[in-house]
Amino acid sequence: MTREFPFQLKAPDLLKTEAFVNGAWVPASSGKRFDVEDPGTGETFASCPDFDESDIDAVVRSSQEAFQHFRKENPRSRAEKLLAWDHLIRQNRDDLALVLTYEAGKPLAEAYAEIEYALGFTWWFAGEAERVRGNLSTPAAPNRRVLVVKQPIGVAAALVPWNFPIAMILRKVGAAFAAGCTMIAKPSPETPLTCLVLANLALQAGFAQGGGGFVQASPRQESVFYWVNPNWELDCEHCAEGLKKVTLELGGNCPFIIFDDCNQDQALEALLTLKWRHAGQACITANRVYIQEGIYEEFLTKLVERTKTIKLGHGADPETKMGPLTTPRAVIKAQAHIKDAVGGGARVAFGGRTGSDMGLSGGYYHEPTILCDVDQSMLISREETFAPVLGLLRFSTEDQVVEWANNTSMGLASYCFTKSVDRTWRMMENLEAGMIGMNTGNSSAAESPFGGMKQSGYGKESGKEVAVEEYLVSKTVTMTLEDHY
Ligand SMILES: O=CCCC(=O)O
Repeated sequence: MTREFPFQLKAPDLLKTEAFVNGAWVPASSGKRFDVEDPGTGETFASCPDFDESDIDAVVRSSQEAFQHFRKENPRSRAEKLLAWDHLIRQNRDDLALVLTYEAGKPLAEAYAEIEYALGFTWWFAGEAERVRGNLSTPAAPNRRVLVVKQPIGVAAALVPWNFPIAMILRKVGAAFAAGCTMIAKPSPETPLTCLVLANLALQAGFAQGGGGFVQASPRQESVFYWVNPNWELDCEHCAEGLKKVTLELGGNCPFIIFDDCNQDQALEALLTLKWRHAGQACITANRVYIQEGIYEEFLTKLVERTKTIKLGHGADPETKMGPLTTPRAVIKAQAHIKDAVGGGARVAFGGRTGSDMGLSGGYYHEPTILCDVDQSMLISREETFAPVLGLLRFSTEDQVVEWANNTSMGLASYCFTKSVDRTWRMMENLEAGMIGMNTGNSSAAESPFGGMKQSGYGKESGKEVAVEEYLVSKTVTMTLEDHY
């Protein structure tokens, strides 16, 4: 269906609204489509093909065919294509940012920041493509040499979240392409459009058949992607059954710990940037802020003063500092966490209102909200809020705060602010999290491993050590030589 977008692209042909299979733009075989909403107005502005099980075989088959060529491609050629893709994304970043703002709701400045972050992955993995290495050793048995050869694992599949739809696709696809795998990427139904722009640019960058498939499905159909095709089993249980390699990047409930010997301005700036980024919709955002009792009131006052200046509005309005939440269910969850905390004795130090309470018509807005006198029993301390709501807790000792910070099934990121070197080391070793920010908020970067422990996932994305390794298999080759040693 042709529809007028509420925005004007510099390159109107960039955004196709069909799925991308075998290098072509195709509808769902059922002809069904699902709607894409602008979270800033709640209005539908596009639609996408609603793939179901009858569409999947063709995607898997063509990605397997493409893989047979791609696995033999020279690493330098893969690196050049990743760089060409990087270049095209840079060239088209204004359009990409606009599409991102309309589908995810984030302010334009944040959309540009996400693209910049995401380009780190194309750049980084272009370099990594040529650095895939096996090894050679001399074993105890005489006259032998052992080679470990690394090869791409096959067609990979990525289920991509809606909060950073560009960065999260490039973090996965970049590593897969560097390894020589093709990939089927399925974006979240809330944000299917930026993925299609990336697919279009991948084709232009020279990836044959686009390097895999980029397919869409509504929430109703999404689950079929987890189990329908024996070659493409995705959830953890099915991956275990089929012995498929899997990497999971899941939720967080991240503690942000502020000791009284910290630089308060540094802690404040880091918290503001981390917490209000995409209205709190980041897995590594701070959910619970532990402030040592001596500086609690002073820090709270500063935090409220700065938060008051945040202007809420549509992401495309250049004045906007915080956009809407991407989904209406996020507003409901934010309100539930506030209600639970207030019911348990917490106080709203700032905010608390939804967009409709504030007279904003349409969209899924929520005021940035600071709750003080929160305790460990409240929902906001126990669950990921994924909204612009922050819980502040008072602590007295290091032992107490470490126990509270770790008292969760999650272990994605933890943050700690102190100027004591000894404490820095203790906190680094005692906090249970896959990523630790020391006097730093968001530390995500293409060159650093990203991933959690406990129920926040397993495996790592990005960085040097393991990211490409997740897409490789090892072969051990033992050779007997004559008249050797
Ligand atoms: O929400 C998860 C990803 C956020 C990030 O990569 O910084």
